[in-house]
Amino acid sequence: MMKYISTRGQMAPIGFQDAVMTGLAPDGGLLLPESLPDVSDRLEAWSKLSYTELAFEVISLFATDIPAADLKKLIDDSYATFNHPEVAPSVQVGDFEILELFHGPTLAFKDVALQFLGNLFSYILEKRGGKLNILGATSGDTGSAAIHGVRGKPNINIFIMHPAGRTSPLQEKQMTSVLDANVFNLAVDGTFDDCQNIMKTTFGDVDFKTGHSLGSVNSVNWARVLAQTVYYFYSAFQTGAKSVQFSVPTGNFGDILAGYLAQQMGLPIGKLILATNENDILSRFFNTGVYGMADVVSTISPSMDIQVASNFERYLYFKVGQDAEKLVGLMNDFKEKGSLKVELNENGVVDDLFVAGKGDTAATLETIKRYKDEYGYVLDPHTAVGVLVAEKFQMEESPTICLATAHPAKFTQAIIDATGEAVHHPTLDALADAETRCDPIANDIDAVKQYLVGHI
Ligand SMILES: Cc1ncc(COP(=O)(O)O)c(C=O)c1O
Ligand SMILES: N[C@@H](CCOP(=O)(O)O)C(=O)O
Repeated sequence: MMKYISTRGQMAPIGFQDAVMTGLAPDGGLLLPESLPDVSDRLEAWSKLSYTELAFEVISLFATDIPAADLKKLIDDSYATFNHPEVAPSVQVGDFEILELFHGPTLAFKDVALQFLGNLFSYILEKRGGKLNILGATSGDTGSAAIHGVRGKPNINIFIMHPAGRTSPLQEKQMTSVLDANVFNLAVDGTFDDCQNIMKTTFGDVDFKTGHSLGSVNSVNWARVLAQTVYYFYSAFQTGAKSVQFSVPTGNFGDILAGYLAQQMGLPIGKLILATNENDILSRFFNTGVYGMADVVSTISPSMDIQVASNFERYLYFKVGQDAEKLVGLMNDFKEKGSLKVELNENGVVDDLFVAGKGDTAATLETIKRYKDEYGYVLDPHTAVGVLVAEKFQMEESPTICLATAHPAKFTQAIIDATGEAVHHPTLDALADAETRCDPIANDIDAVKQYLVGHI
C-alpha cells in the first residue's frame, strides 16, 4: 500500500484517497509518496500502450487503495472528454517535438489532471459520503480546468480566486461564464501570489479547513502532479529515442516537477529545460542557487506570472535528501528573508538535470511570429517561452520535446501583436455573448473566509 507523507515531516503517513482529499498537509507541507517506484524495467512494455492504458499503469502504482476496475473507469471517463484520440499528441515543428497538451475541454494542459481529479473527487465522495468545498487559486488556466472538472457535480462546491484583470480576457470568461450553482468565481484585487497565499493560509487554519471540508484542485494536490507525469512517459515513447530532453514553460513548478518525478522513476531524460517569462525566480534559482523574491510583473504569458512557486517545496525536499528538518529550515529562511540559498555542485550548478533560461515579451512575440512564418504553426505565448529557451539548449543527439501548455486562441491580443491576426477556436468563439458571474473581493484572507462561510 503506497502511503503519503508531508515534506515538513509532521504528518502520520496516509493513503492515496486521504491524500487527494487532504490537498495541503496540516503542517503546511506538500504531500509526496513515501518512496518512488523504479519503473525502468517496465518502460519497454509501457512504450506500446495507448495514453489511457499507460495512465492506468502509472497511476495504479500510486493509487493503491482504488480497485483496478474502478481506476480504469475513472481514467477512461476522464480522457473521453478530450477531442484528440491520442489525448496528448506530439507534432514535429522545426527542430522540436511539440507536445500538444491542449486538447481537453478548456484548451490547456491543466485539463489532463483536472478532468481526472474532478472524477476522483466524485468517486471518493460517493464511497465515503460527505461534501467537498474546493478553494483554488488561478493565474488563468487551473481555474477554468478545475471548474469544468467539477461543474454540476453533487456535493461539491468550487470557489476559484483569480487576480482581477491579470488573466487573458478569454481565460476569465472561460471561468465566469460557467453559471452552475456550485461554481463561485472571485476576482481578487491582487496578484496570483496573493490568491495562492490566501488559499494556503486558509488551509493552514486546520480547524477552518476541516470544519468546512475544504479541498484543493491546485498542484498542491498530489493527484494533479501524478496525472501530469503520464505525458512525460507517453511523449518520450512516441519519439522512439533512448533519451529525450523536455522544455517546460514554468510558473508554479507543478508541470516540470512531474517531469522530474518521471526521471526519478527511471524515464531516461537528458535535461529538463526550465523556461520562465520575466517572473524568473525559478530560472535564477537553477542558475545561481538563490531563490529570491521579486515583484510579480504582468506579461503576455499571464499563467506564468508567479513568483512563489508552490511545488518548488517538493523539489527542494528531494534536493536536501528528503530531510524534512532541513527543508523546514530553508522554507523558514524564505519566509523570513524572502530568499533561500542552496550550494552549487562541483559543476557550478544546482542540479545537473536542469538547465534554465528566461524569455521576455519581445523574444516571445518574435518566436511566435517566426514559427508561424517558417512552419505555419502558432505557438501560444507560454509555449513560445519554452521553445525560445529550448533553442538555447538544444542537443543534437537527443530529441527535445517542448510542452505546448495552452491553445493560442486563449491569448488573442498576444497572437495579434505577434502575427497580425487572431487564432480562433470554436469553444472560445461560443463564449462571445455568454452571460458571466463573478464577485470582486479584497486581497484579504478574512474576506475570503467570510465569503466561503456565507456561500457553503
Ligand atoms: C498555459 C500555461 N503554461 C505554463 C504554466 C506553468 O505551469 P506550472 O505552474 O505547472 O509551472 C501554466 C500554469 O500553471 C499555464 O497555465
Ligand atoms: N498557472 C496556474 C497557476 C496555478 O498553478 P497550479 O498548477 O498550482 O494549479 C494557473 O493557470 O492557474
